[in-house]
Amino acid sequence: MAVNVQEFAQTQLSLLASELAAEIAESSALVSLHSPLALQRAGVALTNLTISAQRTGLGGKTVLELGPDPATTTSSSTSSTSSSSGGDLPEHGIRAGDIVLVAEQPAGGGVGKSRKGVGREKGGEGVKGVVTRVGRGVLGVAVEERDGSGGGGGGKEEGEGLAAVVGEKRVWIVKVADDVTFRRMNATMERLAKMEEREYSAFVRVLFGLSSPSAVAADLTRDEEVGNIEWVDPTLNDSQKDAIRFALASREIGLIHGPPGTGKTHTLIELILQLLKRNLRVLVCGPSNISVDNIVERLAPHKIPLIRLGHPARLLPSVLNHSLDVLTRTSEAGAIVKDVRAEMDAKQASIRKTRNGRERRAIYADLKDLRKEYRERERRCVSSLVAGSKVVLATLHGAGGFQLRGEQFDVVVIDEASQALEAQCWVPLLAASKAICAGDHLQLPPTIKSLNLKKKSSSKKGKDATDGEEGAVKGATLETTLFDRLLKLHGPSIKRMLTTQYRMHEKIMRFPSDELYEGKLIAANAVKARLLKDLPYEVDDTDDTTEPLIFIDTQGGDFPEKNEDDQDAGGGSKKLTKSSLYGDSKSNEMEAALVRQHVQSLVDAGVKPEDIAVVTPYNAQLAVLAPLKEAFPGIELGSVDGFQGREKEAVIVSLVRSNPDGEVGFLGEKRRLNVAMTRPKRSLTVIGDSETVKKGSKFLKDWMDFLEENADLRYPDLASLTQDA
Ligand SMILES: Nc1ncnc2c1ncn2[C@@H]1O[C@H](COP(=O)(O)OP(=O)(O)OP(=O)(O)O)[C@@H](O)[C@H]1O
Repeated sequence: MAVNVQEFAQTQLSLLASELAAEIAESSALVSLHSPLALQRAGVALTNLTISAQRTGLGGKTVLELGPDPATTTSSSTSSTSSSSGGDLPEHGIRAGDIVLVAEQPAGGGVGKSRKGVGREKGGEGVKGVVTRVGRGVLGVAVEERDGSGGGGGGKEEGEGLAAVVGEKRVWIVKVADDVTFRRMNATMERLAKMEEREYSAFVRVLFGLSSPSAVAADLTRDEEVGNIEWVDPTLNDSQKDAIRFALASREIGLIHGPPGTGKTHTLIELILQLLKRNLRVLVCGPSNISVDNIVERLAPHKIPLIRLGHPARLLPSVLNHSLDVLTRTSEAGAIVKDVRAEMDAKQASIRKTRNGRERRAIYADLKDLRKEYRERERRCVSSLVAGSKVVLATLHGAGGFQLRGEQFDVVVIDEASQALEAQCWVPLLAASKAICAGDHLQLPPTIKSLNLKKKSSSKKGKDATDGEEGAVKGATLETTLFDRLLKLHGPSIKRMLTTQYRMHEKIMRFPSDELYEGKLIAANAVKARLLKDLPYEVDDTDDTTEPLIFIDTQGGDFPEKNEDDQDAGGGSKKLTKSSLYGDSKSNEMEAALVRQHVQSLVDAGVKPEDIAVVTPYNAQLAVLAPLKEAFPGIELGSVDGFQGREKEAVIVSLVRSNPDGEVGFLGEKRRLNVAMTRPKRSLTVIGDSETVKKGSKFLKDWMDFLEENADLRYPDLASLTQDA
């Protein structure tokens, strides 16, 4: 079943093109269909801002400081006389690390009334940037450099158009799709497509099935090389040690299969340390910044020289000390960059003082030269830092930056590989001669937007808009991850599974273990009998705190689901707003009332709201549940997809679906259910209509049967519920 590499790369390129198109369509539909004010209300935009300052940030980037325009902020801080503060920003969902477009707002403040996105009308003028800082009254945005296709297509020098309006004109910002990832994936696939067969390394050959992986002894405990390892952490369990031995012994590829709570990252840390002991050069990647930072934080105490690539705005504060950008400033090698930076800052400041157009242009020309000089010096500094470090950590697409151009690694370690697009994995893989991938292909794969589009246009039924699974096109899809493909290509001999889990009560673990993990999961002693009543603070013994598995069955038709579409039928523009900002989704108000009742009873028993999470597959249900956040400050509400990788002491799962036809939509996806049911440590409460849900799939039927047999089964008291409401 060898794969033709060129065909593979070409297919990926065309799939990626439609994926990017889908993402851009979604993001620009949002901007063009909604007024900036509506976007602001939805938390993705901020209007009426002024640029209060600009300075040179890390990496020589221009950082704009944006605040509310004092002229348009009415109430709030009228008494405040301090500085140039325009008061607080309105509530918004823009976070450090988000990519935003900063665009001029048209004069006359028509933004509130206009339906159309202003910046977009003028052909996307404005500059793109990364949010570096979010304060109550100020927002920092590092505007993007102009190489590549950044800069919003305006063709101006970065920040120029906006810098000219410091303190003068108003601007607005809106979150936009991040196309850097796509550019990196494309470049990688193009490289792969161009490779001649004779250029394929043994590693590449194995990854495409042109050769078989080198054999690894069945019993590695007796192996000469890896049989006798001096463990940094001797308390690793046997399956973890076995996986590490296997990863060290494999020549080309090894998969570490880590079911929920089995210490996948823990295992990778030991593996990385062992690779270093063997004097190997290692590149560690994950699909998200948080997945990478997680590893940096856990490696750092071991005092090994490590470097984290990535925009400082997107890194955890605790990781910044290892950030390449920061090291460029603070290390000895960085000293040569410093002077240029100071000069740039002085120039930047002088822009504000001059009103003469010609003088300004001259300053911009100087800045341009300085920036060039800066980049050159920085590049030299970066390559000396990178060359000197044994471990480099970056996101998968971050590994495609200029900093690693031409660098080779002995081993590439990829965490959460089953949540990454394969093309994304290839960004670092092209720099490797061996790879270790950790993940769990039985949890959710990465979200694919182009799938959703196909699905939406081919089906009138309302499905959740943010998460796509149903209607997956057969054949080549982006959804097939590297992890999946390699397993299929070479079979289970290229993987080792971690089997002891440190999260769930044994009863919570039972069903996913038996149905998905061949019954191999073992609950660690420390967790297997833990109940809510044993929490390290005072919790009463009640029916809810002494039982790890509860099923509240709403069968009978009294708890019907609601389609977001129904509610807005004929509602004109309102429908438009709802469906594109929140998705065609399902909700179930009665079920939400049950959730509330259950949370109340847990809290009454003493369980802290911050130890409780409610998860549901449907965004519309999240909206219905939102008032819980006010009633129980600290409680977490999340979509199943968004909660992957997380855990909580008590988790309530609201299944939502209840209809006479047994329609379960994308709830039918096993991997989504797996994620939902494996988040809790001490208490899982499932709320759903067993009658409807059972009809969805064999897996769902088995689950409902299991819950009926094994959970504390409850039927809601309709009277008490309506009273509560
Ligand atoms: N050998 C071990 N002995 C004791 N505790 C362990 C061991 N291995 C892992 N753990 C604990 O298990 C928990 C989960 O480990 P880790 O954070 O590595 O999870 P993970 O597998 O990456 O998470 P998941 O795969 O669920 O997303 C941690 O609290 C960790 O300390």
